[in-house]
Amino acid sequence: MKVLACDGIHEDGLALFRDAGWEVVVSDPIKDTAVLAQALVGVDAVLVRSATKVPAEALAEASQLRVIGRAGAGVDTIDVEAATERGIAVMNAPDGNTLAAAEHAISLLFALARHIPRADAGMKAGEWPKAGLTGFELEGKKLGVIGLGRIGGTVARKAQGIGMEVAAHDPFLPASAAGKGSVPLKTLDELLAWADVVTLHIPRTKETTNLLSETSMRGMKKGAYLINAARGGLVDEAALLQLIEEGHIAGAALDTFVTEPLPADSALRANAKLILTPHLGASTSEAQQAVSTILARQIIDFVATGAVAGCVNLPPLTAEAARESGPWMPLMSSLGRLAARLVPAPTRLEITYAGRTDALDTRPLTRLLVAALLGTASGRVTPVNALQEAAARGLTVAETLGGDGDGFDRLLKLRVVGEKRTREIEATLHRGPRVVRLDGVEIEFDPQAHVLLLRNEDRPGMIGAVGSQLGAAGVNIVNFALGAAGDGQARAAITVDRPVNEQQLALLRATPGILSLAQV
Ligand SMILES: NC(=O)C1=CN([C@@H]2O[C@H](COP(=O)(O)OP(=O)(O)OC[C@H]3O[C@@H](n4cnc5c(N)ncnc54)[C@H](O)[C@@H]3O)[C@@H](O)[C@H]2O)C=CC1
Ligand SMILES: O=C(O)CCC(=O)C(=O)O
Repeated sequence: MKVLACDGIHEDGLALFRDAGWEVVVSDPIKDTAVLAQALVGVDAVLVRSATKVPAEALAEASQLRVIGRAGAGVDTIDVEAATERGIAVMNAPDGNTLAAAEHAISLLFALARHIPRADAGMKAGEWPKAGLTGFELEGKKLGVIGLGRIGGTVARKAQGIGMEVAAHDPFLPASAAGKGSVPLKTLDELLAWADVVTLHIPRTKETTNLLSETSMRGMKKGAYLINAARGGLVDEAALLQLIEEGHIAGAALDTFVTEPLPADSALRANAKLILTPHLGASTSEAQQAVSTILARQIIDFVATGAVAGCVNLPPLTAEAARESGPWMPLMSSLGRLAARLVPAPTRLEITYAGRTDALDTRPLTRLLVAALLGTASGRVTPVNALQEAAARGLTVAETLGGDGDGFDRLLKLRVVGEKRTREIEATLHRGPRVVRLDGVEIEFDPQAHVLLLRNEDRPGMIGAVGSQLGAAGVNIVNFALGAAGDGQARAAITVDRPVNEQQLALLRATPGILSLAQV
């Protein structure tokens, strides 16, 4: 396994990769997409902060890439949709830098209130710049928090600690959280008209881009301040400058910008009422150590065990649930391949998880099955893009939970419908992974092994005929399972110790009494 670590990822996370046997390649930020595309060839995971952007074009040749890891919170610099289409997991570590980002916002709050940067710059320039730098006290002032998530919630708590009155706007808070606690919620317009200082803590998405447009900022209280330590592009920078020049907004502190690094000639740099920091929100040693180790653990576990944490394009799977589902995973993949062999162009897949289903998270299992079923035909299909691919290829996937396990603790039943035929497979993990029934006929085999599936006339001598053909070809029979279909025909699943070549298969097919034969 090979991980490419761009953008100065903290060494502690890289050490975890090395300890787990990964090769670690460290790189400066890669800003040229074509160079990044080349660097991603032969790489299993890539780690980035905000400097290395990962657009769709960078993924074009990355056939081995399984995970894009964002050592931080915001994934707006990664084309998540393109990654999902290509079956690549995108992970982040938002809990690691919450405190750092919140403390930076609070630092900017104090810096704005007391003109710290201007005072410092004047002092360094040999002045005594006391006049004109009278500030205001924060206690009793109103702080409007846009986005009451991890960082916004922490900022709210800290601001209350210094005596500020805090309210928030967050239309997506879970019902369980909304209205609870001591931070009242307001509409955006209400919050902007109410607050002395507005601070942003939301991700940048299509919906939030330019949330603070000229119109909405005109709705802010005259003389109010603005802090954006969340993302460039949430605030219309030109409109902000204009409103500061008009005196409608008294000042602002920006840590994040539409273009990063901020161009040397940006008009923002020339405005004395703006405090600017170079995207420093997460730049504490504690936060960098935390995001790199959290991310490393997530990626190593994901690749090694299938456990999913901190993934923005796969449902989470706890270690406990992974333990429960884990033993099923290899079976799901081989059943998917078996189903693809039996029904080459399926239009409908019905999956029944029968028997005991408590503590079984079926989502990763279904995704694995569908990925193997579709991936056999073409393209790169992984659990990440399996359901999208199914929809795109016209395969309906229906899942049922519960029902009779037919004496098994857990029994998986598959019905694979194609245009010409429908096949049914039942499998279990009981006494090892195995198929226990094929098209209603009791027949046992391990779908992870090399198996010849046979339909033959139900008459004496068939086992001997097939056995001697295989023996003559030097193929060893590991197991020979037979089941009578009750229609004058029999089914056999012959487990062999190696794949049987085409010539040998043709000879077998030509054996009198053999009606069909497939190697899976
Ligand atoms: N300056 C820096 O170095 C850092 C910046 N960030 C930025 O901060 C953002 C927030 O991070 P977290 O708090 O960890 O995320 P989070 O997901 O915990 O919280 C985001 C909150 O914003 C809310 N939200 C989404 N759209 C909204 C809208 N239109 N109006 C109001 N609320 C909305 C969500 O409901 C959620 O509660 C990140 O997405 C990232 O862009 C994060 C870390 C460091
Ligand atoms: O890695 C960084 O310095 C920026 C962190 C950030 O913006 C984020 O986590 O969203």
